[in-house]
Amino acid sequence: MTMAENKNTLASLVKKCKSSKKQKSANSCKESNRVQNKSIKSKIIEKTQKYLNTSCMALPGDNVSQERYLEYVDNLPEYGGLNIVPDAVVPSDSRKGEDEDYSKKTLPEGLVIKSSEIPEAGLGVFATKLFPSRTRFGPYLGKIEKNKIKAEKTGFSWQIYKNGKASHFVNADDPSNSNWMRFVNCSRSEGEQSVQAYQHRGQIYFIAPKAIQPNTEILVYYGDKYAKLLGIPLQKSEQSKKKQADNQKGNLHCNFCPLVFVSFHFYIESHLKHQHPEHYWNLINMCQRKDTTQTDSETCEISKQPNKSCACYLNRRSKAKRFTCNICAKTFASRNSIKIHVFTHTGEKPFQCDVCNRKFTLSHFLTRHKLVHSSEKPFVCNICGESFKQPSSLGSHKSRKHNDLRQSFKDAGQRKQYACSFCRKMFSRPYCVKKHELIHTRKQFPCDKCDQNQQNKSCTCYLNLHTNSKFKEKKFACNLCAKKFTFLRSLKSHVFTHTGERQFHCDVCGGQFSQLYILKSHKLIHSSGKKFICDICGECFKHQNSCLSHKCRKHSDSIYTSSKQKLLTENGKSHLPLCDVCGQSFASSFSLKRHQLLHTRQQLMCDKCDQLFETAGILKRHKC
Ligand SMILES: C[S@@+](CC[C@H](N)C(=O)[O-])C[C@H]1O[C@@H](n2cnc3c(N)ncnc32)[C@H](O)[C@@H]1O
Repeated sequence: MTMAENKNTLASLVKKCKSSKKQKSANSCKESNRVQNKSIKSKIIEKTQKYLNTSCMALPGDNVSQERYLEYVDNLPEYGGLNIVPDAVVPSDSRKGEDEDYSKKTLPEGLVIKSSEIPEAGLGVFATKLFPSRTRFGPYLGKIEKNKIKAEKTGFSWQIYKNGKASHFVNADDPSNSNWMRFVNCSRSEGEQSVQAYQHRGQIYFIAPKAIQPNTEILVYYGDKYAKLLGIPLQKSEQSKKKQADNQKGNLHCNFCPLVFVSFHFYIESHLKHQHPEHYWNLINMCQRKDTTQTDSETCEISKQPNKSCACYLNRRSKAKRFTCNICAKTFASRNSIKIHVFTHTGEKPFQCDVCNRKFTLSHFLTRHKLVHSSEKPFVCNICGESFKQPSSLGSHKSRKHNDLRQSFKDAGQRKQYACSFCRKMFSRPYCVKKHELIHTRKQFPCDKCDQNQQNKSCTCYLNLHTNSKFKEKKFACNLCAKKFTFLRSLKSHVFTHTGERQFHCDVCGGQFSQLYILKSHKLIHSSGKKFICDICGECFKHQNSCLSHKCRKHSDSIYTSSKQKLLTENGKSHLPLCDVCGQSFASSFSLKRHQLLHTRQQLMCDKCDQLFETAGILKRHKC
């Protein structure tokens, strides 16, 4: 029997069961139904275990969009962060791999494991308290299983993807080697699902897109194939129905991730701009260049929306912010926003609480205030689980009780692990990368007098600086050497090099210097701390240059391998600049240039202390 035939038999068994249920009256057939249900279920299980090589729980959507989906469920402040619910700490007398109840003991507070409300589904997990939206559970724990057949035999394996390809499974079949998430059952429709499974850094997490109400069963969608086996309608068809309905409603499907939007403005200005900045700026540039009279039938290459929508949007965009406040001259895009803004000047508070009559300027202030009169506490501390009515109470609770922990999270977050996709510069937070990446995607200002493109400079002041220094008339000439300067201050500073005058004095040792920057650099000698520390061997330096040249001399291998590891792409290929002499790759072109000095042997030695320097400038400064 082929697998397709098996699946057909399975489907017909489920169908038969449903139709036979209808035919018999409830009272007369109770017993035979029970027996039949049981035998059908055991047949399903038997078939599942025997043949079904698609029985593993898999993430919805194609693998690539799954990977793209990650950033939306990541702990980004612009999405409101996550309410992270970690597993409960298991008592030390319960040993992983030995205690059969181990997985149950990992159940976090606010959840309970009991019989599922879904017929024949066995145990399930229920909420006993409210979990706010964007609550994240997990990761799903189990054994790493590479053997597909073994993984597929159980109903507890989630497929893990790497670079868009199925990689391995996490199998929670063994209750002593897994966590509570193994008890979460499969939703029977998309609407019933209370948490969505997603993969993050090679692990499966469940996230609640909406608040989970107390006394409801936590259900997750297992994926089309497995759901089909359980007799659950295919998610795919629901999805495509939804997409169709969305299209009819005029909703927008983002072309670069699985999200759907209702408002064109929100999609472009909030989502595209911050999540896919390179496409945002391409779109703006491209649409502005194009003739805005294009027809609906043409599709915008970037947004994949009808070109007309882009053109209309851009027209509206240029007209945006035309409402100016007469009092403070602040501008607003809509009449409504300016109306609300004016209340801040007039002191008018049009929103009144019907319980205590307190008045508010904005409706959302009133909504938040109303929580005071209800028992609902939707703001849950992700560290200890205590819940609060107001976000401010949660904030002060965290500062009072968990300041140490917050600090350590903060420190951990400050490790630079996010790379700019253009120049590979590292940042500690995703939004810092995004902000930085705008430098690359924004309009650049080429200099029309020379070939130099003011790369990475997003503002005209850089261009002005460049043109001033290169092309502005140098009207200030030195009487002693005829060297010319654009600015008087540069000439004044230069003259000291002839007169030997050293107008900058060190207040510690009385040393005198002709330039301020030399004095500043000198002062480091007197500071007790050597503030530049080599992150490889821990040696300390007073000057950054000394630290850098130490690293180049002593650790050129390890510096670059560690940064390279971070910057390798997921398929193992490197986008890093390569040295054409030795083939070594580097985190940035700056590091490459610095390294290349080793090959060109452009090192200059100080004749007093034998220290090596990369440039004449650094050597000169050192000698002063
Ligand atoms: C990950 S386990 C869930 C926990 C399971 N209910 C238990 O008692 O251990 C998956 C198994 O639960 C059952 N199950 C989950 N969702 C179901 C559903 N909607 N309908 C029927 N059975 C379901 C199936 O037997 C499936 O193989």
